Formats: sequence, structure tokens, C-alpha cells
Amino acid sequence: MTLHALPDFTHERVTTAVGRRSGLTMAVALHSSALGPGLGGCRMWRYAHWSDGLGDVLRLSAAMTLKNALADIGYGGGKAVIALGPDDELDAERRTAALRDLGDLVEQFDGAYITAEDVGTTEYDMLVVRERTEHVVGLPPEEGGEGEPADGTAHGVYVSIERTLAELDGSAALAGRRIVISGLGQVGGRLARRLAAAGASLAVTDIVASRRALADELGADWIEVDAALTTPADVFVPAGLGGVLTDATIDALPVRAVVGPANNPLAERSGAARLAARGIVYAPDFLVNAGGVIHLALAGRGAPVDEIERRLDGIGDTLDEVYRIARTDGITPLDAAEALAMDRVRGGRVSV
Ligand SMILES: NC(=O)c1ccc[n+]([C@@H]2O[C@H](COP(=O)([O-])OP(=O)(O)OC[C@H]3O[C@@H](n4cnc5c(N)ncnc54)[C@H](O)[C@@H]3O)[C@@H](O)[C@H]2O)c1
Repeated sequence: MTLHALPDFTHERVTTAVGRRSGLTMAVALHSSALGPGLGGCRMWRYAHWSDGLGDVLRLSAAMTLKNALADIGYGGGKAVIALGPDDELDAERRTAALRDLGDLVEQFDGAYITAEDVGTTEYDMLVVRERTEHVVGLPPEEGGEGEPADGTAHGVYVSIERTLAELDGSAALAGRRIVISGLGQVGGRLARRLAAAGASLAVTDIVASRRALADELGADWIEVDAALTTPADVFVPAGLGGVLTDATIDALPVRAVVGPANNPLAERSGAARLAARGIVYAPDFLVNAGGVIHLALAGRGAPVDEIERRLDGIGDTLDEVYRIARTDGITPLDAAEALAMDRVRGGRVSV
């Protein structure tokens, strides 16, 4: 029993249910609707105990409040989790049942929470969810959906790297900068292409060996997975899983900045101060990786491409503001980003 590990409960509404078709435990957490309906994806993941999934959805939905507030898209924070047991293997029939159950649960929120794909779910899964509720985004483009959010996410990370370089030494130029990317998936792969095209010198890795083909195509150095945290560079880009920045890896990290899409790259929150003490600039994950949610929100409203790109570039303006607050107040960029987001939530400030 792991209920004691739950984070603080600051949420507006949380509903946990056992799906009547699938028998799986699932939860929707609406953290804050101060700026609009809660928007955040549904994670389908294995947990040792269902309450670990509940802890996840509480933490993730609170993080979505911060992300959506900084992204300034008129949405609050929410998230869903479908908790698989450690040995659950879903066949197609039970997966469909679980997604329909999720749709029923989302429908209970009557539009106060809007779901989408996340780790463990796909845009095609969202078609099944839509059978039971209209409060879902991120459907495949051929079904009238918004398409792949990873393009927007990579765009936001790219801009954030430029602004971070400018923060370091006054020049946002990428040519000749050494950048290490750990994880060449949907976001990391797209980002590597953009950075290579801008003349950056790349060292890349992935636990999937076949991703090396992209490194070869781009003329990037392929390094061992563990070497990602010990290879000297201007910027380290965590683009795989979270939790890679532990006290030990931070102490050895030979870079000037960390900027990447991975959610929660810091194993402990105290890692932000530890990075700052080493003079390493840390760009908060929930700000730099908000391009996907900006894409979903604006494309979902039918915004033109140039308007979406302008808003993605806006991530860089917000990051500049975060660095300025951090410098002025003598706090970490993580503290500054959280304070800025919570100011917006408390002030009910929305510009879209
Ligand atoms: N896709 C988006 O729009 C989006 C938006 C916000 C945040 N994120 C976050 O960004 C990260 C990347 O997302 P993605 O959509 O590209 O996922 P993805 O699954 O497509 O890619 C992740 C890649 O990282 C690799 N990887 C996993 N563990 C690794 C390790 N220890 N070392 C090196 N490589 C490793 C995987 O093999 C995979 O190729 C995730 O943390 C995700 O939660 C993604």
C-alpha cells in the first residue's frame, strides 16, 4: 500500500473509477480550471499499485497547470491515468474497452477536463475515446484532428536553446555550438535535424541502436548511452525519460546549460539549485516542452500556421522573462517559472 506517497492535494476535483468494461483502475484529475478547462493527456502505464497511478495523475495534473499557464493558451491543468497492473498485457479488445471506459470518465467532467494522447496512448486511441466523449483532442489529421504535437514541441525546445545560449554569452547563434541529445525519438529526432541544419555540432544517443541511422545521416557523433551525461558540451538536451539528473550526474555534468523536452529531468527538485551552484543554466521542462500543447490548443481552434509559429516562438520570450526574474531575485529559473505561472493562475490572466 503506497497511499502515503501521494503529493499535496491542491486539486479541484479527482475521480477514480474501475472501468466497467476493462476492469482497470483509472483516474482523472482536474487540478485547476482558473484559466480554462483542464487540458492534459492520458497516460497508460504499469504501476506496482493503483495508488502509484493516482499519485502520478495528481503530480502530472498540477504540472499541467504550470505548463498551460506559461503557454498562455486559455487552459487549466488536468491529466488522466489508466493504471495497468505489473503483469497486465492488454489485447486489442481490452485496450479498446479501457479507452471507452476512459471516455465515460472524461464525459463525467462535462468539458471541465479535455484529454489527449500521452505516454502509452496514441492519436488513434483518442478516436476510441471520442466514441464516448467529445472532450478529446490530438486525433489523427485524417480524422479532422490536430496532428503530431512533436513538431511544436521540437520548435519550442529549439527556440529555448537559442535563448539559453544568448543568456549564457549574448549570442543565440547555433553554428559551432556543441550539443548533446539523449533520446532521438519523436521530439529528439526532429530537434536534431533542426540543430544540424543550423550548423550545431551534435553528439547523440538512444537506447534503440537503429536510431544511429539518423546520426549518420546528419553527420552527428554517436555516443554511448551513459556517455550522454559526461560528454562536454554547451547544452545537454534530455529527450528520453525523466529523472536522469541525479545529484551524482549533476556533479559530473560537463555542460553550460540543460534544455530539453523530457518531463521531470530532475530526479529531485533540489537538483535545480545544485545545477545553479555549478553555474549550469537550467531551462524548466514544463516551459520549454509546451510546444506540443500550444500546437494542440491553437490548431484545435483553427488558428493559422503563422499564428501557431508565433506562439511557439513566444516560449522563448517567456524563457527570457524567467531568466530575468531568476537573475533579479537571486532564485533558480525553476522557482522563477513556477512563480510566474502561479501569478498568472491567481490573476486569471489569459490572452487567448
Ligand atoms: N512528444 C511531445 O510532443 C512531447 C511533449 C512534451 C514532453 N515530451 C517529453 O519529451 C520526451 C521525449 O518525448 P518523445 O515524444 O520524443 O518520446 P519518444 O518515445 O518518441 O522518444 C523518446 C526516445 O528516448 C529514447 N530513450 C529512452 N530512454 C533513454 C535513455 N536512458 N537514454 C537515451 N535514450 C533513451 C527512446 O528509445 C526513444 O527513442 C519524453 O519525456 C516526453 O514525455 C514530449
